[in-house]
Amino acid sequence: AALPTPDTAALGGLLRTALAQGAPGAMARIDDHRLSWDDHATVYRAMEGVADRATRAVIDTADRVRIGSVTKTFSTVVLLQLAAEGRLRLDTPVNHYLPGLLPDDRITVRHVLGHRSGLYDYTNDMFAQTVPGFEAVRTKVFTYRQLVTRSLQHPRTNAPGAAYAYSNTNFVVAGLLIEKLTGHPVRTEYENRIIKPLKLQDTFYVHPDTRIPGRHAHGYLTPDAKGAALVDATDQTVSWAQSAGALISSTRDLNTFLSALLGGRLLPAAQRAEMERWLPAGTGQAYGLGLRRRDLSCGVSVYGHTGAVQGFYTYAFASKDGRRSLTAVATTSNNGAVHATMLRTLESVFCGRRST
Ligand SMILES: CC1(C)S[C@@H]2[C@H](NC(=O)CCCC[C@H](NC(=O)C[NH3+])C(=O)[O-])C(=O)N2[C@H]1C(=O)[O-]
Repeated sequence: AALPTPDTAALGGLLRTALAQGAPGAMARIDDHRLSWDDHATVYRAMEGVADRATRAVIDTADRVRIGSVTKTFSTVVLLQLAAEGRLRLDTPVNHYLPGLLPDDRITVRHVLGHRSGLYDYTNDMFAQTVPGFEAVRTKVFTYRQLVTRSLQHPRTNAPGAAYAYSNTNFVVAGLLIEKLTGHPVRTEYENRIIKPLKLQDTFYVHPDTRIPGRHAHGYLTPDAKGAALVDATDQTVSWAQSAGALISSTRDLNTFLSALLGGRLLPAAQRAEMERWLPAGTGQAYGLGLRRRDLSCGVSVYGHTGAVQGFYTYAFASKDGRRSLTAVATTSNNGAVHATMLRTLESVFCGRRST
């Protein structure tokens, strides 16, 4: 059944609410291939506020931003392509490919990509205090193994496969797997398997460089102390995340990426089916492999990923067939009110004007 028409008035109102709640800028782009793939997408763009608080330059949906954990979906596509090529098996233990990395031979690739490994999330300690934690790592360069070592200093949260427990550590292990299986840095694999084929002109993996290339929005970290000044967090290595969260992209590119993924143009059917083997991940949510499903109030489910990296909240979701995609971004983070408001953009775009 065709999706309801997006409620663009409600969408604009939500972006303005996000500004009132402390985001310097907020934007959203909808790409709607309503009829078929060969028709040109109907594109809707909404933007409120500034890209740069110092210059007051207005934000634009063309501005590049840090996308945080939406990176996890890119890393998963690379690994599932390797699985389709017979170079990786999802139910094989990680230690088969990376001998001695993990303390439990039962942890499989599937456990890692579905956040069911039980590996502790080292960012819990790293960012317990938001601004000091960020300032301590913003120019640091970590190796993947240094990050895994931080995780292994804590007990695991669950036995392998026993529960869903989101952990960045899982997608640091994913980066190690990509580099071991291909002999290339993850940047090369993102570029050759996704960025170049889809012509994503705003998508970059520049780690360990600290700058966002070209035209971009600034991101502002909200401190823990109420009323404290926002911190411009735009320039950082994101080395604390790498294959778990260091990609840079744009609303246009993420819509292109999700439409291609859900439209079946990035993975063979067998691997897409693996990616969409859903397990519960909270109320109205499920997680597959590197992919979130959110079940909306109107009965529509949407598929994609959220991202929270210092200064940027990203919400990138599409309809099941990929024909309608939305990427929404707010240029702050550590702000629960803004996060809750931005999540509501999914309702306005995929549920449309509410009958009630
Ligand atoms: C599960 C999430 C929300 S957290 C995870 C990952 N981002 C991080 O792990 C960084 C979290 C700390 C960032 C910081 N917060 C603090 O320092 C709090 N003390 C802020 O808000 O900028 C990402 O991205 N994922 C989101 C996802 O997948 O949606």
